[in-house]
Amino acid sequence: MLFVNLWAILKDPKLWEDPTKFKPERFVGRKNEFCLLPIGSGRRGCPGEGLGLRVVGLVFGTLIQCFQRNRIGDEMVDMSNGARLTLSKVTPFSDLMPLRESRPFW
Ligand code: HEM
Repeated sequence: MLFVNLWAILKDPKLWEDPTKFKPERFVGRKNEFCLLPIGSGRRGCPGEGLGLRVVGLVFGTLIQCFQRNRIGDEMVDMSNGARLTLSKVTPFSDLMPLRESRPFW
């Protein structure tokens, strides 16, 4: 089995300008190059690419359009990365949520 260290590739200053800065526009027009690889590549690349990328845009657009977003408190949300095989937050969003008074409907 082959694991590609995408985290290191995406933070490589030889490939990306200011690799740790949040600059979503850096991805505009770049699709499935070997320095990006969001959906894999080659014969085992993601067959759901077309559907997946359309749905991501649709879901984010709908969320932004339909919901008002506020931070829970005055503090910035801790976005630091944990060290696991897959990328995870050190502090999960669920730890930041106030406990619900009643059970959710599900
Ligand atoms: C934005 C959404 C998606 C992302 C980021 C994503 C990402 C990936 C990645 C990284 C791989 C591994 C590719 C590799 O090993 O080179 C993969 C494989 C796969 N994806 Fe997706 N995927 C997405 C959506 C979908 C959807 C919507 C479907 C099906 C409807 C799908 C079905 C699959 C399948 C079946 C594989 C395994 C392909 C194989 O091993 O031959 N994916 N995907």
